[in-house]
Amino acid sequence: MFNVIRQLFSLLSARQVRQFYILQVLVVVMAFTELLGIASIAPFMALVGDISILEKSNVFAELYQMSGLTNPMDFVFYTGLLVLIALSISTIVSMFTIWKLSLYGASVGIEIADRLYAYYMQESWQFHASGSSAQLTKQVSTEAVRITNGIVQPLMQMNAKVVLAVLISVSILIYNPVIAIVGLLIFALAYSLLYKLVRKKLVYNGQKLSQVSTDRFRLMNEGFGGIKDVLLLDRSHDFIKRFEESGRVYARALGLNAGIGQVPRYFMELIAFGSMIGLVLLLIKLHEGNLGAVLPILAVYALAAFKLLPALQQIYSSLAQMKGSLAAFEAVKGDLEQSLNLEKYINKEAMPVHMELKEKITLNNIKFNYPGKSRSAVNDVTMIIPANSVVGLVGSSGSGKSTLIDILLGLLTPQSGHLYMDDICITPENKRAWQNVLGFVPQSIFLSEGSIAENIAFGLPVADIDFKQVNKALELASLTELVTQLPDGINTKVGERGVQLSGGQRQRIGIARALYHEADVLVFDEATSALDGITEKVIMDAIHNFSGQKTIIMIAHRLKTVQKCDIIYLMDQGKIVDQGSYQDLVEKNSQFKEMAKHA
Ligand SMILES: Nc1ncnc2c1ncn2[C@@H]1O[C@H](COP(=O)(O)OP(=O)(O)OP(=O)(O)O)[C@@H](O)[C@H]1O
Repeated sequence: MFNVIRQLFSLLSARQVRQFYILQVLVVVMAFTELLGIASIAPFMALVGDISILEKSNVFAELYQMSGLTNPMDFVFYTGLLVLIALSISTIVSMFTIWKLSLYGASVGIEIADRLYAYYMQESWQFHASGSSAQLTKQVSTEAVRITNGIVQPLMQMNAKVVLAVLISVSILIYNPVIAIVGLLIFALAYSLLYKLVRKKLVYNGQKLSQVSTDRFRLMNEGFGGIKDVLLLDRSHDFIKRFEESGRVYARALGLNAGIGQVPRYFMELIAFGSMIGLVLLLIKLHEGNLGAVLPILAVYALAAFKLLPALQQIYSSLAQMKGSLAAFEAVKGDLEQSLNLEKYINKEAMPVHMELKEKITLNNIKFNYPGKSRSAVNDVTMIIPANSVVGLVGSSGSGKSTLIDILLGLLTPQSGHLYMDDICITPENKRAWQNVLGFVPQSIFLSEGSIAENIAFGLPVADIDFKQVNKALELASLTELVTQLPDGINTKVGERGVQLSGGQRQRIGIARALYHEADVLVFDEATSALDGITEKVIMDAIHNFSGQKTIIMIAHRLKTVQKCDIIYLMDQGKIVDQGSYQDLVEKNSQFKEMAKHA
């Protein structure tokens, strides 16, 4: 397990590691002050037990002489006050240290979550297309919290208690080696036996927690995301049943691990009380019933046990918690390692470079294979898109149109071939600048819960939205009329995923979003295929309003959509098999002619 903790620390930032060491110093100081607090009680009890010691020759008598006090009771009073001050200092130091440890633990957890989120948010399109968003949500929300609450916090608390336990043990060892060794052996053996017994179960439950929470996130994502189908197909009870089943497994694993960590405390307390009673009887027998002599010794042991026992319990329960949360760290370890390269990535991306399309976009001998697929989705494609032209991309389903467009958008990197803007080759270094030239309208627009303006300036905080630009984009996307009819205009909320808008309105919001940044190149991926004829016409008119001013590339199933295009490329099995105007292709290409018949 300590290997895993070492790995976790190697993934923390330099600042966090520095803070950790500073806190460890504080932890040692805390242990010393706690011990000082306990130790100061013994002489006080000795004094209270037998005040006549002030008349004998010892340290107390010397201090009493030096104090200049005449009444022994005054001396007892001031000694008591000093003990109280020592205890108060110890309490304040402990409170401050635990406070700092909690804050540190929480900040580490949040930084892990932030780093994972940043890493996932900057991963490639291919990474997201082949993964599961439920899994990523779980990693960021659940596993990062489990690492904080189950590894970082317990580790910090445990270290504090280890130092305290060692100091108390050493002190009792000096005070009375026999009793110390017997006492320590009883508790150390009992706890380590117990830990040995339960650790496999803890790891097993920890893994179950990771696994089941992925299922629960998936069920939430699928259930809420596909609620329309769920309701219509009457599948809600299936979802609820699966959610409840996974909940039962989750609750049992969580409860068992918490129980394994906490329950032994009571048994250990019983052992402690038993040992204490045995000790009292032994001491009284040894001192022949002289309570004055027994009391101070007993007070030391009682206080030591009062501090030592919770410390041992904390060490044990921290170990149990950490063992039960290892799976959470295992689940995100790889991603955290990858996220260490993030800063380099961000800096490179932050460089603002402006590009302007003048002549043409060229796709040159592009080849792309999806991982694990033997057939190329795009196979040696060369294609030229003149600036300010309207280009259509058609072909049967699965012919590679979307893949080719994703390459053009810089979302996928081809295995061979290059993409050029004029004579500039698009590379990872200038990809961001190239993407600034592009506006993309997908088949289904993702709308957030925010207002129309927020959806058009997608992802920007409200304070950074350029409302003049929003209004311009709305006008170009033929949305001004609709927006003026809405109660709050561009500030009207559209509801989650835009449920309060029609399909055509959503598509036009998508177009306005693509236009907000004044992109020179607009790419439409089946952007009108889900719309009725009239709505499609309105949108196509809006699109064609830009012809001659912007470069427009559109993927379409329905040939009617691409009728007005300057050039149409026909794709089949990953290749461009023909090109020309609509009329050209109807005349020369039988496949196209067939498609046109069903347009
Ligand atoms: N994320 C992916 N992982 C693996 N294979 C994929 C992925 N996306 C697409 N493919 C495969 O690549 C090929 C081309 O798919 P693509 O989506 O580019 O075709 P398309 O012409 O756009 O189809 P459609 O018109 O149906 O959208 C298909 O065989 C498809 O199964």
